[in-house]
Amino acid sequence: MLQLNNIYKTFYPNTPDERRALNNISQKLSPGDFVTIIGSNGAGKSTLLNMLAGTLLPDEGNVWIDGKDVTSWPEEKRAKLIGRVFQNPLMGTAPGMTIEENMMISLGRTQNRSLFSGITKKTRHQFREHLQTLEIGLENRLNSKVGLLSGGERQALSLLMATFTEPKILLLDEHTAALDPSKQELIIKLTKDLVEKQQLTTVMVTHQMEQAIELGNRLWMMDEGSIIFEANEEQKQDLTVPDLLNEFEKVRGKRMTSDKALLMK
Ligand SMILES: Nc1ncnc2c1ncn2[C@@H]1O[C@H](COP(=O)(O)OP(=O)(O)OP(=O)(O)O)[C@@H](O)[C@H]1O
Repeated sequence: MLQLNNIYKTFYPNTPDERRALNNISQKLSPGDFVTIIGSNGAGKSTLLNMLAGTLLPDEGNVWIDGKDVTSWPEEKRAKLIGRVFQNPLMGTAPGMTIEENMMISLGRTQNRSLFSGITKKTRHQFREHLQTLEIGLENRLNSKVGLLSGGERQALSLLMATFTEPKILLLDEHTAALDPSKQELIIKLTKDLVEKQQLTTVMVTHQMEQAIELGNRLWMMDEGSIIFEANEEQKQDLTVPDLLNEFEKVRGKRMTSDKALLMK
């Protein structure tokens, strides 16, 4: 479903500010795989997600999604294949538009429909059904402006909008980090439900090691642009946070430096 072949990305090459963000990444995900990514500060996690989304193009290497070489496809062209939820709940939705209009935009991205073509009764019914699965009452607020929703509600909507169009790959970019613990729990539960129901191939960056161990069937640990440790489903079963910290120290000969991970444990 997803294949990365020898991906390299360097920012400001051949200058004093040169930063090698991705250093020969090769990986494969099968349909339905759910990988969580952890790592130190500046390890290249966001760069990797941006590379998958097409926000950044690699210097070398290629990206395959669903049997297509998408390496040179810009973000707009990949939108049909990819759903993405960002850390900031404000980023996935348009605050001045209603829930219904926001969902229509998501649909338009993948099915060449636009707001201007109007919302049919059938589409509205489908939106309601999708919203109902979140179990937070948004199905009764189709005409509410999204700017009025709480952070948790807005992130739940972003998650739904990223998935109800059935993308090939779901990218989760620290999507619970800006929420308080009870809302984090809600979003994690919804993530599990939606991913499982649709058997979505998912790539999730998180700074919470416990979350990285609990969710998904694979785990990658990054440092300085490389994947320095990985665990498959079986290996993940017994993995603990101290194991991950030890692995890092074993490979790198130093402790992992992640301000966010330390703050969140
Ligand atoms: N747009 C950019 N321009 C220049 N350098 C960049 C850019 N984006 C990332 N970098 C650099 O590339 C490296 C990898 O950064 P990236 O943001 O991918 O790391 P990260 O693992 O997401 O880090 P963190 O956990 O601290 O958010 C870092 O050295 C960073 O400073």
